[in-house]
Amino acid sequence: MSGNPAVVMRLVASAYTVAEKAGAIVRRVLHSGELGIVEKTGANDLQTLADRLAQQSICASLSKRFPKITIIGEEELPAEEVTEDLIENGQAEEILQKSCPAEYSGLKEEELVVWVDPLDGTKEYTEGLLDNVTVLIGVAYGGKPIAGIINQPFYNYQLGAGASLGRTIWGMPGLGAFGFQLQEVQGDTRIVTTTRSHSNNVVTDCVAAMEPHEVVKVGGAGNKVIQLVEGRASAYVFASPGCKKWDTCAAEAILHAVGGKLTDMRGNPYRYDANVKHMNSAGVLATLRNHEYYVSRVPQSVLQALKSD
Ligand SMILES: Nc1ncnc2c1ncn2[C@@H]1O[C@H](COP(=O)(O)O)[C@@H](O)[C@H]1OP(=O)(O)O
Ligand SMILES: [Mg+2]
Ligand SMILES: [Mg+2]
Ligand SMILES: [Mg+2]
Repeated sequence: MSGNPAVVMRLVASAYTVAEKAGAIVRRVLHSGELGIVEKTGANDLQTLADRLAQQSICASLSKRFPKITIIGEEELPAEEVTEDLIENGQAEEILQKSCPAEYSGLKEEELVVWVDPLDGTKEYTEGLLDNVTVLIGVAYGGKPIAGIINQPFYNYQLGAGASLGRTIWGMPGLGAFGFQLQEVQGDTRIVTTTRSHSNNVVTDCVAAMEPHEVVKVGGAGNKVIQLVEGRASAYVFASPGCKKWDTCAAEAILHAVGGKLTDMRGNPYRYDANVKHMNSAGVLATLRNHEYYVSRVPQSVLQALKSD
C-alpha cells in the first residue's frame, strides 16, 4: 500500500464502518419495539425511526470526514444537529490496505457522489422479514457507480439467539467484490427474483415473459442483488417505476465488480450524477450473466407501459 491512500479508498473504508454502524442502529430500533412508522406516499412506502436515524448517522459521519462530497439520501429529514452518538469515525483497515484501481486514484472529493439508502426493504422490516433488509451506500463518479457497500444487519438471524448478526459486502469494478462467496445458478436454469410488495400486472407479465423455471419474490433491491451474486437467482426483473438511484447504485457497483449488469428494462444503463432524476422510471433489470437474453424477452407492451428514463 502507498503511504497515502486515494480519496476514494478512504471514502469506501469509512463507508464500510459507517454502514456497520447504520446496521447496528437498524437492529437497535427493532429490538426497542418502537418502530415509529410514518407513511410517505402510501401504505407500501414507509419510513421508520430506523430509516431516519440510520440516514442521519451515515450522512453526518461521511460529510464530517469528506465535506466536499455530494451525498444524496432517500429520506427527507429536517436539518438538525446530529447527536454525537450517531457519528462513526472508524475506517476499515483492510480496505485502506488495498491498492486503488489506477483510473480512480486521482479522483477528488468534489467529483464524487454518494447515494444512500439507509434502510432498503422498509416494508419487510416492519413485517419481520428481516433478512430482506440492507443498508446501501453507493459511490458514483462521472455518472457511473464505482464502489458499493451493502450491510445486511440481520444476516444469520434464522440461526437464533447467540448467532453473530450482520455482514458487510463491498466491491469496486476493477478491484473485486468482498464479504461473500460468488456463486452462479447452475446450468441453464432461469430463476427470476422480483418484488413481493410493489407488484402489478405489468410486473408479473414481464416476469412470465422471461419463461422462468422458478420465481423468487423477496423484498429489497439490495437483497435481490445479493440473491444474484450468491447463486440463488439468475435475474432481478422489476418492470415498474419505484426503485430510485439510491436503491441501485451500490448494488450495481458490486455487480459490475463481478461481471454482472444492471440496466433499465431496455438494457440501457442509468446514470448517477448529482443532478439526475431520482426515480428509475424504466424499471430495473439486473443479472450476473446472459443480460441480453432477458432484455430480448421484455414484451413491447411492457416497454410501452414504462417511460424512458
Ligand atoms: N412503489 C414503490 N414505492 C416506494 N419504494 C419503492 C417502490 N418500489 C420499490 N421501492 C424501493 O425499492 C426497493 C425494492 O423494491 P421491492 O422490494 O418492491 O422489489 C424497496 O424496498 C423500496 O426501497 P425502500 O425500502 O428503501 O423504500
Ligand atoms: Mg423507502
Ligand atoms: Mg430502497
Ligand atoms: Mg430505504
